[in-house]
This record gives sequence, structure tokens and C-alpha cells, in this order.
Amino acid sequence: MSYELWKEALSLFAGGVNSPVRALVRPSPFFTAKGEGPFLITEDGKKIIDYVLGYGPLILGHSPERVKQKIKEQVDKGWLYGTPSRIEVELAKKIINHIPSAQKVRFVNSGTEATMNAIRLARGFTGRTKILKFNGNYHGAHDYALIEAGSAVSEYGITISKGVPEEVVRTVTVCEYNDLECVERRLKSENIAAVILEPVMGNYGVIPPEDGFLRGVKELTSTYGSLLIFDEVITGFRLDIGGAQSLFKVVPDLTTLGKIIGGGLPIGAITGKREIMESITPAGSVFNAGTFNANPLSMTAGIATIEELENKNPYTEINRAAEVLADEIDQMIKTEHVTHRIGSMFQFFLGVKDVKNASDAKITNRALYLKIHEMLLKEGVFIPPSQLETIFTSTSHNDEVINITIDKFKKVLGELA
Ligand SMILES: Cc1ncc(COP(=O)(O)O)c(C=O)c1O
Ligand SMILES: N[C@H](C=O)CCC(=O)O
Repeated sequence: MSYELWKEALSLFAGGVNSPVRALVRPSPFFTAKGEGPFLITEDGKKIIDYVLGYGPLILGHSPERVKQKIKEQVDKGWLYGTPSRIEVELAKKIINHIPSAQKVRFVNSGTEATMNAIRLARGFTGRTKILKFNGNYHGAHDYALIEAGSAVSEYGITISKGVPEEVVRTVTVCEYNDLECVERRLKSENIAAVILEPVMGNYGVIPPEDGFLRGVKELTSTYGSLLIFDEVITGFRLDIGGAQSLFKVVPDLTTLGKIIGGGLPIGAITGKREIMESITPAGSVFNAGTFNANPLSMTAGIATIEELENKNPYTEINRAAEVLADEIDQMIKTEHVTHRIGSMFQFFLGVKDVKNASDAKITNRALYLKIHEMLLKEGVFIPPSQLETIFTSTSHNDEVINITIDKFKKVLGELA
């Protein structure tokens, strides 16, 4: 049973979990025994409609048949070679085919590794040290990313993680999202190696770029000789098969990917312009290595997932599911709020009128959001346990599932009114 497992987990893991956001589930985390389509089946035998979807990777829902089959076939062929394999070539070709900035690829094992290595690559390539990031953007859990970051970092009230050396903090400068003037000021006055950003913020709720913001940053980085890194760990293959850069038609120098490209298995990738990527070892001298880089199971699940996206082009369908649900919720909430949706990503912000950056989002009524999360979970609907995370839809969220969810929201919001 979940509660007994939770009590045991508290004695085994710091805070009872292996990633802090998971501890925020109210009244206490449920333990999952199985994932099936749009559902999580808990250790208590409860079937829950899932809008967290592993925090983004599961664009086809849980355990999609063809991906499962391909993973099983790969298991029969072995799951770690320590040599190159045909499947990493196949997945890299798919990424290069779809992501406009991608000319070469290095596979790693998480989004964290991807952004950490992209930052090192930008520093090595430009010979500069400083990085510009945005308040509330989350780029994983390494030292250079844990400064004014979104997601669980902010949810737990951490501005700069303890343990990050002061010397590291001094190499990172921060602007508010959508503030082009700040970007220009910093690029002019500081010798910046790279600007890294989420092209759509998905770790402080969902906050889209304002018109011209991404293009403006792109122009400024080329004017001042800095590199532009799009962190598309969430948005890659979700907002469009070519990621946010295809949708907004702004091509960065480097792109980091993760989540969907591994079909739900651990993965990360750094990709970008050939001449920059050639600086990575062994072609160049910016070091990267990994025992599990290009792991055969992750490669296989990634290929199978992208093939499904190529063959079925489900973007209209998953975006529509998110649109119907987001619009209904937006109309149901009678107090002051803002709902942001882009494609199959959305979130509602309570108690605020206008959210264009993390500072605006910081003052939302997080306690009320958490209450809604808790009440919905009792009704069998799982939205993220933090206002700062994103609600996702998948191909498995059909009309029936969406309608049930709308009814559950009606009930919960009605009770709260
Ligand atoms: C935009 C973004 N970048 C990087 C990461 C880090 O990825 P991972 O959790 O796979 O290390 C995440 C999520 O965790 C993310 O949302
Ligand atoms: N917001 C994070 C990634 O997108 C959530 C995943 C985690 O921290 O476990």
C-alpha cells in the first residue's frame, strides 16, 4: 500500500523520494505499480488519469504498444554494448532531420547532463566564461543551472543551491524572461559565452515568449559574439516535431534535448552547428564521456517514439485535448487568474492577472493550487503537485478521458467556491 511504502521510503531516501518534486504530492505521495495509456495504477489499486506524464516525456501516454514491443526486441539483443551501434546512428539521423539547428549530436543520459555539457561546450568554443540565464528557467540539477532556477528549486524556496561555490555563481548572470533590454545590457557589458533559455518556459508554470523575444535574443547573441542555446528538453518533439525552434522559426546555435527523444527512458542530447559540435572530444578538446551514453534501450525507445510522431502526426490531436481542457478550466475558475497554453502544455495561475516572467508568477496562490491538486487526486486526476510544473496531454488522452477530467474539475472547483 502507498502509505506503508511512503513511511518506509522516508527512512530510506532524503525526504522520502529520489527527485524532490515527487514529495509535494498531497496528502502524501502515492506509489505507482503500473502505467497504462493515460492512467497510473497505484499500489492501492486506484486508477488515476495522469497529466504529469513523467514530467513530459510520455507524449504517447504510458506503455504505448509499439514502443513496448521495440524495447522488448532490443532486450533480446542486449542493453549495453560499450561500442557504437546502428541504433544510435538511426536516432541521431532522426534528430538531425527534424530539429533545424541539429547538424551533429552527442547523446548523454539526462537533460541535466545535456545542459551542463552544452554550457561547457559554449565556454570552450568561445573562450569566454560567463553564462546568461533567465529567472525561473530550469536547466537541470548541476551547479551552473541552480541559480534562480524554476521547478522544485523555486518550489522549495532555494535561490542558489547550497553547495554551489561562490566562484561558480559569479560566472552566471540572470535576466527576467521576456526582458530583451536586460539581455542587451548584459551582453554589452559582460563577456558572455552563451545565453541559455527555455524557448517556452515550462518550469514556472507555462510562460510563452513574447512576440519578438526569441528572435531578439538570437540577433543580440550574434551581434555580441555569444552562442544561443535553446533548452528544448521539454519542448523538443512536443510543441512540434521540430521543437519550439521550428514553431517560432528561430534557430539557435546549440540545442539541448531529453525526455521525449528517449521515449520515457533516460536520455539527453546536445546538438547544434557542426563547427561548434566538433569541439567535443575526441574531435575537439571540450571533454564529454559516459558509460551509458547512447544506451541501446533509450535509443530504441526514442526511435520508436519519434516514428510514431512521424507516422501519425498527432500534434493537432494532443493540442486539441489540451485546448479543450485548458479552456474549460479557464472558464470554470471564477476568481482572478491567467491560463497559458501552448500546444499540449498548459498551466493556470491563480490570483494574478498577467504573467510574463517568473517574478509575476511567483506571487500566484500556490496554496490554493495545491488544494485543487489534492482534491483532484482524491477524484482520480493527477495534475502536477506544484504550480510551477506543466500540465501535459498525450495521444492517449481521448475525448472520454478529457470529459471525465472536466467533470472532476467542475466538482472540485464547485466545492471550493
Ligand atoms: C527545460 C529542462 N531542462 C533540463 C531539465 C533536466 O532534465 P533531467 O531531469 O532529465 O536531468 C529539465 C527537467 O528536468 C527541463 O525541464
Ligand atoms: N520540472 C522538472 C523537469 O522538467 C521535473 C522533473 C523532476 O525534477 O523530477
